[in-house]
This record gives sequence, structure tokens and C-alpha cells, in this order.
Amino acid sequence: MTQFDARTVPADQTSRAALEPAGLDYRLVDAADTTALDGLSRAVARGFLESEPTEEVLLAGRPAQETRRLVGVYDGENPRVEMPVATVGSWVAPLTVPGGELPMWAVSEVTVAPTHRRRGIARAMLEGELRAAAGAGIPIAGLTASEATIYGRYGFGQATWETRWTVDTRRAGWAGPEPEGRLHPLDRELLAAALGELHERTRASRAGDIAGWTRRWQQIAGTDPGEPHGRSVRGVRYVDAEGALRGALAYRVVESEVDWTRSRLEIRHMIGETAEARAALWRFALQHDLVGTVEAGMRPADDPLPWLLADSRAAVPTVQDHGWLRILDVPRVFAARTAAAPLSVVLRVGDRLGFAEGVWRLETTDDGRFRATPAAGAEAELELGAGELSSLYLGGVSARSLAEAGRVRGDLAAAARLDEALRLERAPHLSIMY
Ligand SMILES: CC(=O)SCCNC(=O)CCNC(=O)[C@H](O)C(C)(C)COP(=O)(O)OP(=O)(O)OC[C@H]1O[C@@H](n2cnc3c(N)ncnc32)[C@H](O)[C@@H]1OP(=O)(O)O
Repeated sequence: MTQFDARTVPADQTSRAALEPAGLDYRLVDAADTTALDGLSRAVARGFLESEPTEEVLLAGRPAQETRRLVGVYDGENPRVEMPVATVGSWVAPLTVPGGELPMWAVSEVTVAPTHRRRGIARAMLEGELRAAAGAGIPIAGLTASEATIYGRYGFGQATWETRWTVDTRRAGWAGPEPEGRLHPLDRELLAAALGELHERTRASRAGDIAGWTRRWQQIAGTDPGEPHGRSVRGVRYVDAEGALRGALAYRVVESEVDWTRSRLEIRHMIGETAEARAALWRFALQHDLVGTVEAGMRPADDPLPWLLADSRAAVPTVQDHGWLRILDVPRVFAARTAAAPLSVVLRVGDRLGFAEGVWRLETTDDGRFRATPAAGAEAELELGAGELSSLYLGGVSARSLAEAGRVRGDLAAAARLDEALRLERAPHLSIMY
């Protein structure tokens, strides 16, 4: 799928007008103007509590920034004129959905300077992003959030979750298969390349994943100059019995000063194209010498890890929201999705910003997809908000759970039918931060 270039979408005039009376200038940043680009990147680093970026770090960040639609909000009284007081960066990325792919407006780099917080700047920026995306015909937006409390108000809903594992390696043992392939150490440059290659080959197999980009792999592999622990990153690859690359692991070992045999191995990223590769990489981490604890974040909800261990209680999971989605075009997102069971249900969707608002008949087609059509006048069986509909879309949470929490209202039998149709074989999963 050729991706739409978000940089061609002009600044949203409603947001511009909302901020102007406060002396704030909301505008697109021209990435060819390196002073403006670096000013924005410095503001992003401040917003994300990072140290002041060096020239080398700014230079390394430019190629990725240049591909994004960057918005800065400028305060004319600011002594650093090139540094915005608020930022947002977006691009259009392919999002894997059950049965295909959708162009997704990826929202990132949302920051407001601590001196300018809670004056409605983030609201203007986020609503501006959604209007820009919808106006450009992009049917869904997505993001990963620093806090779970920020984005529900704009109609985003949690759609994928990450499991963080903490494993006591002494207790774990191994009950999984003995892989037939081989492991090889990789230096960091090769590791970045292997992660990028494997991600591109595997991302279509999990609903909720999106395409990566070069700098993301360089950051994970530790070759990016902005990575605080870059030089301590290590890598291995797994090749199958035929010699084909099937998996890669980026990790770091943090030495224990009190007991050298109880160091901590942090998994920064693990990709296995096959179950065998995933098992081999887990086994490598768990049996690493001098390691007492293995930690791994951003793992899917259905990771087989506990089943690979002799003692499943050695692996302790913590679950947290990870990927958030925001449906902008109800008929298009559902037409892109396959269904697990036949369905016909009427939904009333509330959306303060209007994009998903309405009464919709959601049904399945003869070719096993969904079809959403306006059904004004029909009696709604379920009522929910745009955020809840976005959470349900990938099948990662059930309508029945949301109904129990009061987030979906109406007929529980209709909620059960909706769940049957949205159900997936594999848990949806987003494997990177963006
Ligand atoms: C996709 C990403 O980039 S995730 C990264 C988000 N950024 C960060 O975490 C960096 C640090 N934080 C910040 O820069 C800012 O605090 C932001 C961007 C989170 C919020 O910016 P602000 O301009 O202060 O928000 P704004 O004034 O527009 O608030 C809009 C609404 O969100 C609420 N809100 C803002 N921040 C938060 C928060 N952290 N938690 C809960 N509610 C919040 C406000 O109370 C307001 O509520 P309302 O519905 O009653 O109007």
C-alpha cells in the first residue's frame, strides 16, 4: 500500500484560530528549515523529560523528522523564537487489521512546555490532528500514550495491551522445545538491520501492529547517538535449520553489584517469525550465564512464555494499555475488517467531534467482512462512545467487559453477538512505541 504523505495536509485553521487570541501561533514546521526543525526537536526532548540534545543527536533525528508533518505552537514573547512551546508530529502508517491493512494517522511527539500547560493547547493540537486526518480521508488515527488519562476525551480508545514479564531464571527451568536452528551474536548495526527486516516481514501477521522506521531500530539496537545506554546493547539472531533468518533479540545486561550471578537481562525487543524462533530467543535469555532476572516489555497478551517454563509461576506478568486507536470513518474501517461470525446489530455511537457519530447498522457481508451503514431511525441495541468503538474494533476487549464497566449500554445478548463477530484467533498487538 502506498502511504499518503501527511506533510501535504495544511495546518488546521480551527485550531489556529483557537490559539491566536492567546498570542500563540499554531503552524506547520518546514523540515527543510533546519533551525526550525532542531528547535522543534529540542522542544520535544524537553517535553519528554530528556536532556538537551547535542548537535549529533539532532542530526541523527532529522531523517525521521523530515518524513513527518510537524506542527509547532509559538509564543511570540518566548526568548527562544525558534523553539515552540508545544509540538506534535504525525505521519500515515499502515495499520494491520484483521484481513488487511488501513492507513492510520500516527500521532506522536505531543508536548506542551510546562510553562504553558493546561491552557487548552494540547486540546487544540489533538483536535487539529483529527480534523487534518479526516479531511485527508484517513479513516483511523493511533498513538501510544505517556499517560492513560489524556486521550479518551478526544475519542481514542485502548486497543492493544502490552504484557511486561519479570522472570526469575533460577526458578523458571525450561519445558519448551529444543530448537533445531542456531543462534549467532550480532553487532549493533546488523542487529538494527535484522530487527527492521523481521518486523517488516511479520507485522502483517498481528492486528494492531504498524510499520517501523529506520531510526526506531537504531534506537532499540543502541546505534542512535541519543540512546543513553546504547553501547551496552547486545544482539543475537536466530537462523532456522535451513539457514534462514527467523528471529532477532536486542537486550542489555545490567550487572548486579551485590551478586554477580544475579544480573538483570532487559529485553529491548524480540521478534520471532516462527514459534520455534520465539522459543529459541526466550531460551537464550533465560539461560544466559550470570543472569538472575529477565525482564521483557511490549509482549503480546498471548505470549506462550509461561508454557515454555518448567515453573510457570517464575514468570510474573504486568499488563498495561499500549496502542490507542481513534475511528474517524466508521464505514471504511469496518469494510477493511474480516468477521469471525455473522452479525447484524444496531449501534448508537456518540462522538463529540462528530466523526463517528450516528446510528449504524453493523452487519457482515457474504465475503466475511463487516459493513456499517447509517441507520437513522432504527432502534439502537447498544450505545457507546467513539473511544469504546475504537477499543472494540480489533477485538482486544469484549463488549461484555465494557458493558459491565458501564462503558457500553444496552442489550447484553447484542453485546455477546458483537463479540463473536469481532473475536480474533491471536490477540491484537502493537510491538513498538511511536
Ligand atoms: C502521543 C504522545 O505523544 S503521548 C505524550 C504526551 N506528552 C507528555 O506526556 C509530555 C508531558 N506532558 C505534556 O506535555 C502536557 O501535559 C500534555 C500534552 C499531556 C497536556 O497538555 P496541555 O496543553 O496542558 O493540555 P490541555 O490544557 O489542552 O488539556 C486538555 C484537557 O486534557 C486534560 N489533561 C491534560 N493533561 C492531562 C494529563 N496528563 N492527565 C489527565 N488529563 C490531562 C486537561 O485537564 C483538559 O481537560 P478537559 O477535558 O477538562 O478540558
